[in-house]
Amino acid sequence: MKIVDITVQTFRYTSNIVRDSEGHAHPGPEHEATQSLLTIHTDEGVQGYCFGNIPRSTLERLIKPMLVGEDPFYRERIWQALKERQRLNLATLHDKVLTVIDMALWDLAGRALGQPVHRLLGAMRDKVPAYASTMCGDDLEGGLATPEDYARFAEWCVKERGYPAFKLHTWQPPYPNAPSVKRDLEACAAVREAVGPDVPLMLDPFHYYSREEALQLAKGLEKLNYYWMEEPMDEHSMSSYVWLCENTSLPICGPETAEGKMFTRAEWIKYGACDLVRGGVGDVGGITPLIKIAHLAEAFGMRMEVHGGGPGNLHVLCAMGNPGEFYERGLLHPFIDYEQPKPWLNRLDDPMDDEGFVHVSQLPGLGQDINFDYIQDNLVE
Ligand SMILES: O=C([O-])C(=O)C[C@H](O)[C@@H](O)C(=O)[O-]
Repeated sequence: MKIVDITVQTFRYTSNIVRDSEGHAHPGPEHEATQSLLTIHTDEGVQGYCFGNIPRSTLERLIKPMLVGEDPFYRERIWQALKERQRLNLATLHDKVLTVIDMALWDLAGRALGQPVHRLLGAMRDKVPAYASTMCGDDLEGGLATPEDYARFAEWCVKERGYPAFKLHTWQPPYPNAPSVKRDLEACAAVREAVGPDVPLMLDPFHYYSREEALQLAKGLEKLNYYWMEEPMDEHSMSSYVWLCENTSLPICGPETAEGKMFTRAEWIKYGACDLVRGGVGDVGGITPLIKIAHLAEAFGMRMEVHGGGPGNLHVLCAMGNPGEFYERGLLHPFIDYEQPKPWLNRLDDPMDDEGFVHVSQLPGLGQDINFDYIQDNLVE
């Protein structure tokens, strides 16, 4: 089988999610937005799909010359070649681009063989417990504007919807009075009070606190019996994370957004900069590197907690021998109906049952049920 073409279709949809000036997502007025679908075409008529955009110039100048003519089953060879090309093309061939290509290749392999990706990887399980992961704090009345808002929402997520665990993303600039260690701890305490002593709770706060502020947070969370904290400081300072781990009994989960794929994760494990290693398909360049990190973590007897949702992360979670404990479901907000599939999908990628388990799709490839008619009807010229 040979790759003969790679195409990107961009289409319109109506969104009620907006981004603030720092890029964090919040509910907002309905507006037109776009999404893209990348398709890898083969000479045998099998195709692989992944949602995500690759600029046309990157596709034509870098990706197509490397991939057209290749056997799509040589995923490792393709991924290694793309990774090596990054050195002189960092601005255009970044890890998000590698992610889209790699996921489409896994989808293609699954579709060609009639198997879902977690079974190609070597399946371990078919469902994973989820945690409810909130959007960042805001100033919307009845939204996520106060510690009481977080408490009310956590109570609903755990007691009504059945989530076994809950993670707060607290306030970040440009919101007034953010960041604030004091207010973060008030929200964390209110959530603990609302859900009781036994529910695992996590915090993902402002990402640029100082060492002292991060330690203050960690000490507060120790008292509240929190399960882990993510990215409270700039992840480029690994030494700060080593220092934090040495000074708190609270489990520290990372690195999340730091560049460097499995290489960075290996260094963090070696130097004791994390207690739980972190990675997601979107952070590290796809399923191919994420499964390497899962195996790396397993070899060190450490859990890998997967960052973010979506089909790629869910398939990896279902194929890990030393399982990451939770699937991150979100980002959630009291004003957003997360149970509604995106208009370009016929069903949710991550349906959750009443016990809080997310079930992986058994359809071939990434297992997404794509509404191709919707995409065709809403194409952007
Ligand atoms: O762990 C997560 O879900 C995130 O990191 C989600 C977002 O990136 C959040 O941290 C943010 O908006 O800064």
